[in-house]
Order: sequence, then structure tokens, then C-alpha cells
Amino acid sequence: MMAAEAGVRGKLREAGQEQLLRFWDELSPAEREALLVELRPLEPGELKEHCQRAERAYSGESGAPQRLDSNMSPLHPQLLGSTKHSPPGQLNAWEEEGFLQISQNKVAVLLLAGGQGTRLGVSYPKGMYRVGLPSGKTLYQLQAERIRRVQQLASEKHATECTVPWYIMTSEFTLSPTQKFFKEHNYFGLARSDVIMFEQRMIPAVGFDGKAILERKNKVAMAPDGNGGLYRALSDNQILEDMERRGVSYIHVYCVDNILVKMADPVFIGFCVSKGADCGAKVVEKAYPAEPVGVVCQVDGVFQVVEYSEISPETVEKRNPDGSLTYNAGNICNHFFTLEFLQKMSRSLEPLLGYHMAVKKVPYVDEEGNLVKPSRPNGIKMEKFVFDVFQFAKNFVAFEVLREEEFSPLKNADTADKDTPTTARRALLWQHYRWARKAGARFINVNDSREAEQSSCSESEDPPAVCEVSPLVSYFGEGLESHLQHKDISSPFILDRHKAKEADV
Ligand SMILES: CC(=O)N[C@H]1[C@@H](OP(=O)(O)O)O[C@H](CO)[C@@H](O)[C@@H]1O
Repeated sequence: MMAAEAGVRGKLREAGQEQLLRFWDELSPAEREALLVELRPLEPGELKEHCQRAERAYSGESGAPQRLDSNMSPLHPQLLGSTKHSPPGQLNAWEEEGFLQISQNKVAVLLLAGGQGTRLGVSYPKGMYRVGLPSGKTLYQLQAERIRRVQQLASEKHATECTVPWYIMTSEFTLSPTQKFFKEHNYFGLARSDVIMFEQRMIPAVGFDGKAILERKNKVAMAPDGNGGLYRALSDNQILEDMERRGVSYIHVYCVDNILVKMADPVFIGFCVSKGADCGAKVVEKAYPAEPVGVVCQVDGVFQVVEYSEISPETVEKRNPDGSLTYNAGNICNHFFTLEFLQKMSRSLEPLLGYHMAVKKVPYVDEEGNLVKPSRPNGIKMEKFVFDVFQFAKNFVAFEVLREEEFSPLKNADTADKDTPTTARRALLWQHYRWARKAGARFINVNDSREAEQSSCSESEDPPAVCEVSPLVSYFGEGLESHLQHKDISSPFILDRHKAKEADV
């Protein structure tokens, strides 16, 4: 242990971070070992640079992204594919192309699930959250079932047996509960070998004085390196090699919290592939100017997302002569990448991605060894952002989708007005109600006078009838006529596979 201590102490001295050992003498052998395990992998040069970068970013010297507003320009509408504006024939052709690629095992999905869910206020991974659907399903289960359905649709269309592997990036916070959860639920019917979990790196939170923070006497305050930690995690865990082995060429990357996410969406995949894109993003029209979503735009002619935390209120409010918002292309954290592009990023360009600073309340131990929960921000967390790679794309494309069909994120607890369990649940139930009505279902004892297509009410009130469709039965509303047409249905109604079979006879 002494040699190990000397080694680590030497490294920390080199990094200017020896304060991390200041309680060493008070620690038990087991506590010392735990601290050494945490400190050993920290490379002195990197640690020093990280702490200095954080301090500089905080003091405004450099490192923090400059305000980009004056160099921004909106996406040109011609650049967009759109579920609203592109002709139906074109959308069908993209969908066909997407299904073809999926059927040839060329498409994978990759979930970003390393976040801590602080705003939602849960101590477990967000994907394990139940928003209160009649079925009681969690976000993870909905997603797993959508993968199963899209595999089935592609397989049927092309008379093959295809697989969409699911890569899940977790962090120290989410890996073991996520693993356990999937195991307990038997991978929701997916093949165990097609669900690949890996972990992103954690990096120390830094005080305003440039010193890494101790969270306990023998524990450094660590935080995941942001969703842009993806590129490093891909190489650290040989994930791209795994994709290559499987013959994957296209990857759909998405965030865990959007209850309406269309995994491996054939239309989006087909659009990107048809355009020969190496990198793509799905966008929605912003709901209101200050909505906390990044905007996809160009900065000095280069495609980029300007994050909501880094854009000025004036730019956010800017409007076109017709009254629409100038920066209206909201990022919904659904990205398309070719394997080749990810290889280029992970193997060589990743170090060029900048860090973004977040000033946070970080629990710490004071000089006397007391645990303190600060009431004001005291620490700097440095994060990379997944979309910062757009600048390296040779052919970037954006695809606009309808919010009510594809975006309702779960960010906050129900005490907030927006992006809560309630708004997420309603968004899904409205969508399924619309599908059911379109398929010809009749809801008994329900005042159906409200227009089902009216999307404005989709998050502020419940739909007239509760109808939940299992993703195993329908992925985007397809195939429901045979189960629902001219059927009298009483609310609440869950259309699962079992009921679907019954309804067919
Ligand atoms: C770094 C990053 O990916 N930020 C994304 C992400 O925001 P979070 O607030 O970090 O969850 O999801 C938003 C959509 O829900 C998207 O608009 C935003 O740009």
C-alpha cells in the first residue's frame, strides 16, 4: 500500500492536486484502498490540464465557449427533409430505404443514458422511470419493444431475420442498476448479446480555485464527462470494433428521456442514407422561444447546435418578418452517424472537441472533515456535447419531424409545468388515441367532441379516452385497422399483443 500511496502522491503533486490526500492519515486501510483505486487511473498531465481548464473557463479567461450569437445563421429550409413538408411519395421512398438498410443488419441504435436525472429528482437511471402509463411500462421497456417491432417490420418486408443491436452508454451512476434491471426483465425479449452496455468516463468536479473537490474524505467528486464523452467511450470500450464485426454502417444515437423516440426510425435513416450524409440531426419546431432545447444552425457557415444554456435571450426571441422564430430548429437529441464518421471522430478528432462549463452545487468535505451540502454553486463540471462533432461532417443533413409524434422529453418532476412525467404520459396517450381514432376505433361512453388531431392540447390535458398501444403491436401507428376498425372500445384500453390477437379473430 505504501508504494501505491507514494506513486499516487507523486502523480497528484505533479498535477498540483495533492489536497486530495489531505485526510489520508485518518483513513482506514479499506478507505485508503478505495481512494487509491479512484485516483490511480488519473493521468497527472491530463488532470492538471483539466483543473486548469475548468478554472480558466470559470474565470472567463478562455475555455468557455464564446457567445456565438453574432456569427449564427439559421438552417436553410431547403436543407431540411420534413415529415410535414416533404411529399408523401418521397417520405415513403425514404422509409423503404430505411427498412432495407435495417433488414440488412446495417443499422444500430445507441442510447445515451449516463445522466443522473438530477432535475427529475430520482436516484436511479431515468430509463427505469415509469411515467404512469396504464401498462406501467418504463422508458427502457418502451424503447426495447420499439426495437423488437422495427426488427420485425424490416424482417417481414424483406423476408429476412434481422437485428438492430442496442448500444447503451451508461456511467458509473447508471451502469449497474441498468444491468440489473435488464437482467431482471430478461432484456425485454431482446437477445442478450444484442444489448451492449458500456461506460463513459467520469472526471473530477473542480472548485473555483482550480482544485479538484473531495466529496468524502476518501472520495473525489466525480461527474460523467457529458454526452459527448461518447466518442472517447467508444474507443475505450472497442464499441466501433463490435459494430464493424456485425456489419453495422449506420448508427442512430438518442437520449434516454424522450418518451416518443422512434428508435432506428426507417424514415430518418432512409433520408440520411439517400442524401449520402455522414452526420444528421432530427429537429422540431420550437414550442416557445425560451424552450430549453439547443438550436441547430450554422455558425460562421459551419453546422452546429447552439445549446440553450449558451445562447443569448435576444437571439432566442429573434423573429422573421412573417413572425416565426428565426432560430426554430430545436435539437431533439436524435442523431445519425455513419460508422466511418464515428471512427474518424473517436480515432483522431475527439481531442478537438471543446468542453462546456456547468457551474453546479457539489457536496464536499470541509477542512474539518464535515460533509457540506452547499446552498450555492461551488464547483465546475466540464462536459463535452455529443453534437459538437457536426463541424467535422462532410455532408450534414437535418430532418424536421412533428413534435406531437416524436418529441416529449422527461426532464423535470411533476412540480414543474413542462417536460414532466405527466406531460410525457399525455403525449404518448394522445398519440395512441389519434392512432386508434384514425384506425376507426369507437370509444364508448366518451365525449369525443374534441378534435383528435388537435395537437395543442396534447400536453395540457388528458385525451378524451385512454388507449395505450404496445410498441410490439405498432411502431408508428401502422397495422391498427385490423385490430380496431369499427370496434367499440371502453377506456382505459391497452392494446397489447394478446389483445391484438383476440381482436383479429
Ligand atoms: C448536450 C445536449 O445534448 N443537449 C441536448 C439535451 O439537453 P439536456 O437538457 O442536456 O437533456 O436534450 C435536449 C432535447 O431534449 C436538446 O435540445 C439539447 O440540445
